[in-house]
Amino acid sequence: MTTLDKSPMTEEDYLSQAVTLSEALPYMQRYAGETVVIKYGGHAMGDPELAKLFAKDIVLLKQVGINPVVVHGGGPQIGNMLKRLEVETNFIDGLRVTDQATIDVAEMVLSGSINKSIVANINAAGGFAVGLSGKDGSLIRAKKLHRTKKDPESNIEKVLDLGFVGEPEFVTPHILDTFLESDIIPVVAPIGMGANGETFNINADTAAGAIAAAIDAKRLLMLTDIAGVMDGDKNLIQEMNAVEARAMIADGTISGGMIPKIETCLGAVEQTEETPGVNAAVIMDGRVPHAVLLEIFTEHGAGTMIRGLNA
Ligand SMILES: Nc1ncnc2c1ncn2[C@@H]1O[C@H](COP(=O)(O)OP(=O)(O)O)[C@@H](O)[C@H]1O
Ligand SMILES: CC(=O)N[C@@H](CCC(=O)OP(=O)(O)O)C(=O)O
Repeated sequence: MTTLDKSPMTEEDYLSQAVTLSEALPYMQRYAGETVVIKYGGHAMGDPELAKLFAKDIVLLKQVGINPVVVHGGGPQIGNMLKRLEVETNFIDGLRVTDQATIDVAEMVLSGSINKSIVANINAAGGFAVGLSGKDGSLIRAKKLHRTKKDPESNIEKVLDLGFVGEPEFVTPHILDTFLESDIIPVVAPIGMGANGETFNINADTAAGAIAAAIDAKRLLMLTDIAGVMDGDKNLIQEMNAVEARAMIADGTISGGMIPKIETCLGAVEQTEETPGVNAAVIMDGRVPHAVLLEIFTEHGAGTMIRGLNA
């Protein structure tokens, strides 16, 4: 899936390319001036060639007047670094239990190597990207995540201690607003800052959803390593609503890292008094070359869509 076809183009291929370009026009018009938040998952960024294509797509969006905001993950890369440092790591419901050693590594990997490699790829593709973490400009103010889980044996709700895992308390879009009015493409690492400057490890899906809601993004694209949400028979679900999603989490059809993804999408499309809600969130395969362009500019967008009331 990650190899690119380099066979010579036929006349038919050229024509079909021209048709595709021409068909992109209504989508360009629909999205002109709008903001799209793209969550770039750690699994989706594994292949360096695909990472370059992703960067090119982001530059293209900005070039045609759409405002991309990239929020990235890096779970597998944090895992690799922890392994090299011989620090054990565990997940509960898709969230990494984060002690002091783990938060130090998570911040280093997310705000450092990963953030800068995405920024470098975008800039090498002719864009003007600036890397930030949630600490910069107090972009993501966070607090310790409080999570409870029902013990299946006793049926008692137990408090889970995930250490320095944070949840966004509020997003300060000021710095993003400034960038979105310019040619700058923000690339955000999912590290949050507590009221006293503490560092929190935030699931990247959660961070992307909070940012999308705070800046009234038109779309939230969640790039991952699977075609979308699968049902119990491993068939792709093209569209789902909140009731269906909650039932699939409860019966275990949706598990692990897909749980925060779905919860994020549901939260992002929800309308509140403060925010009109993102129009639609899509969980899609980031390993498909040009996945972002296909989703935004063609009918061929794939994956699982969760719509808001305004979609
Ligand atoms: N019902 C489901 N449909 C699709 N994927 C699922 C489902 N339930 C669990 N998953 C798992 O969720 C994973 C995606 O989450 P995660 O690994 O955290 O991705 P990312 O690193 O992109 O955030 C999939 O690769 C799959 O193993
Ligand atoms: C709390 C928590 O789980 N944080 C994540 C942050 C990175 C992330 O979410 O990366 P992906 O999107 O690649 O999974 C972690 O430590 O792995």
